[in-house]
Amino acid sequence: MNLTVSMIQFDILFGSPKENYVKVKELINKAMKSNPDVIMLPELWTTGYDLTRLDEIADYKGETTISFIGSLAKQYRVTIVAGSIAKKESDKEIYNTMFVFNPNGKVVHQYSKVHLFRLMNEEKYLLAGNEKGSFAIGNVPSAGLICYDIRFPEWVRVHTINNGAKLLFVTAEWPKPRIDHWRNLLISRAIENQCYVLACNRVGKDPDNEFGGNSLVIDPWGQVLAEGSTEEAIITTTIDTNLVDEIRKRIPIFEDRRVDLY
Ligand SMILES: O=C(O)CCC(=O)C(=O)O
Repeated sequence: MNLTVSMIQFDILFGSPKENYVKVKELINKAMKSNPDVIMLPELWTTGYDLTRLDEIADYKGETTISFIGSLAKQYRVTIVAGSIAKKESDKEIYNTMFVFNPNGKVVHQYSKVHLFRLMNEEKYLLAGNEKGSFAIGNVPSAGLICYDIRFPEWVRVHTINNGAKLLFVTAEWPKPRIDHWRNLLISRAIENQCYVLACNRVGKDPDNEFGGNSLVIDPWGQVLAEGSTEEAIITTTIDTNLVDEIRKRIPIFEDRRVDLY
């Protein structure tokens, strides 16, 4: 099955959900000119890392995002992997949550980042999720991961071994100084899991960090099919999901695992 995916890597306005909604609407309109099947956004795209103000600016139960992105998905009949947003469940209960919308505009999946990133103080302002990132695009098993999650290969493996994920959607605000880690970790996750990795990272700066962009589409053989720069861009690529089965047949790593040893 061929799937055309557009990743929107943009500069998130710090702590300004209203302005970010306006910007994302324009960018989705622009992305639709390439007629993608799936659109993808970066991590915490409504607020950025304005963590100290999250109690005020996080989206209560994700309601605004659900109605806003849901109506765009329905209007354009497109799947939207809506990166992640700060979702407020109740006072002081805020999660970093990915929402996936089908082309009818319905939420088909929610996943809250399970590994909070202490280097950016996430654990002081956010709660960690406890659920898996598995969902399907049509009938293609997929999984969502959020930024720091990619440093945990055993977590990624849960989705490929137990749930058969063929596509890994990674949303991020990955800082520029460690962009080599981003690239190498993502290529490794693709090779060791023999799956596509579709990874969308923001660009620009906030008061504490500069972000590296470098959004990537990597095939199950580890080849980079498309790559962003440090500038705002819409990166559009068509992938063939059948390649996952071919590669998994060619080198049957899942069958060859020594489950008696580990
Ligand atoms: O692991 C890293 O180096 C970056 C992670 C990160 O920025 C995040 O999870 O927000």
